[in-house]
Amino acid sequence: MLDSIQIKMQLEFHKYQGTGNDFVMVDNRSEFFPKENTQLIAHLCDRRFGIGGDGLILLENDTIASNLATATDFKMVYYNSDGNQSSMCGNGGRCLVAFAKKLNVIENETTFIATDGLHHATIGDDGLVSLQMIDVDEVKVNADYVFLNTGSPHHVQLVDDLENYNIKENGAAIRYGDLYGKAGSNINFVKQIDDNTFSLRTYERGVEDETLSCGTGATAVAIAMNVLGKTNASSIDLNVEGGKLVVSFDKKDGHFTNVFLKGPAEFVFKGTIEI
Ligand SMILES: N[C@H](CCC[C@H](N)C(=O)O)C(=O)O
Repeated sequence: MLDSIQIKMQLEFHKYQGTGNDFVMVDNRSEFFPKENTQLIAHLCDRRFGIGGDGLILLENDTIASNLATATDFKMVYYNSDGNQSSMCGNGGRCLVAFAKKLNVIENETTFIATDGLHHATIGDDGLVSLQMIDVDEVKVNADYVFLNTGSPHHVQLVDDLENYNIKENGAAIRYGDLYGKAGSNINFVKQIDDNTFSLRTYERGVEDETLSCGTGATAVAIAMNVLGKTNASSIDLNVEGGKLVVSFDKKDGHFTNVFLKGPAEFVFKGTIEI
């Protein structure tokens, strides 16, 4: 009886980070990657046994509309470090734009498709990547927190002593608590710095820990703080543990459009790993 034959292959990957939110990037335009292998994706994101990352992102062709003029430059497929495919990743989207440029798929402007729809993005002369996020039409304001979806679900809560706040313990308690059921949510803790500046720390669903930055989280915090009247600015600076992001938007009758998330998206290293 033949034992099962393990066919190994060399996977080429690029490592990127956007304000400390880091990702394993794979050019999967040939569709070779075993996307259903949750265990492999979690292994690749493991910081000791694998490459390490908060998530893994596949760059694919936008084949759905490939025979139509509306085909976009590429498709984004996002996985959290737990190996499960998930909702939109703002920092990951920005890093994917930088990766697409390195692959000569785009120049300095692009439109791509992701799980939450179309995204336009530009790479500035300063190298910063500005990514358009989805419009936000519903912001749920509760007594001591705000909930909204900016491509991923976000709970936003002001705290006094952000520096010493136990993000993992307090974040996990809300994420796994009764409020968000099986789906859960990302949990953001916020402190106001000045009229248009906030600091935030995020417990990320699917990473199940604090990350150094969360792009959809920063976007959620900026909109939530405007809704709460903490700022009237429509361009807001967000200090995250891994750097600084800027979120801008238009607001009319409680609807947020032209929402942009801007910040660095940097290549760290490339390599191959046997899978
Ligand atoms: N962990 C998030 C997705 C990634 C969000 C974050 N990395 C970002 O930059 O937006 C979720 O499962 O909802």
